[in-house]
Amino acid sequence: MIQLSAVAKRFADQQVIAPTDLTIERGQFVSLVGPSGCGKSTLLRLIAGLESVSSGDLTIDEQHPGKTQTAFVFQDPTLLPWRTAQANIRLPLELLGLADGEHLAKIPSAIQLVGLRQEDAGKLPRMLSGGMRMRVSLARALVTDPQVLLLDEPFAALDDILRQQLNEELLSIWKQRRWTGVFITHNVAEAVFLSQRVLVMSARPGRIVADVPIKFDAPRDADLRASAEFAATCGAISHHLRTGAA
Ligand SMILES: Nc1ncnc2c1ncn2[C@@H]1O[C@H](COP(=O)(O)OP(=O)(O)OP(=O)(O)O)[C@@H](O)[C@H]1O
Repeated sequence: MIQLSAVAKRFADQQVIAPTDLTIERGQFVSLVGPSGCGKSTLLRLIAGLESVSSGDLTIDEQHPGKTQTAFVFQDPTLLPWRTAQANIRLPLELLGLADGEHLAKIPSAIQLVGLRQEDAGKLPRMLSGGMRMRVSLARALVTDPQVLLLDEPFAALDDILRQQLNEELLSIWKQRRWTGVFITHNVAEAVFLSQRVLVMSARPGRIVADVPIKFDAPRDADLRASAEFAATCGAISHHLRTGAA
């Protein structure tokens, strides 16, 4: 469980996040939407333990961030260009000192989980398409079996059809692995499709102005995206975004 109690963040004299209370249950998939510069990435970096809170208290399973196995996926796949896809996926295990037989055996299942073909796993990043590079980035995050997966606009640079396909695959991976997910996006439909909850942030200093439960049952597929209920939910969140950004 990720718990924020009156968490605030400032950089020098700039208040970026206003005091915020938030609880994300273990295994829940939550999306964060809000105007540009409102502090979404900063909030994710606080949860990852990459930045420290200015005031308030933030814990993951009652421990300080950084103690929990957390993985990050960015919009830029940030792969090492001289390593093959498979060697990139292996990297976090090496960094954690877990490059032993038991842990290395997780690499093929991570590759399969994200839909990469074994022959592509042997290629260098420059030989892969943008979508395949993002799959490698996801596999690299998943190979450590994270309890918390933080995703910062991972699909923003991809075309719409590929983005929808990766949304469906990400949801299927989440159903299998059930990490706690926090996903940043500017795309309301993507947030609604993926999440059990959408949090809407206000303009800076960011605070949560709406917490919208998303109750669509499985399967979440193309039919759901075309439904009136889906459109109505997206409309309600867009309304919160417009009024919260004002
Ligand atoms: N390390 C830092 N030092 C100083 N200011 C920072 C730092 N990191 C972020 N900021 C500032 O905090 C504010 C919020 O940035 P953040 O990246 O969290 O916003 P965001 O909501 O993710 O934006 P976007 O949607 O455009 O990606 C911005 O004004 C940014 O310049």
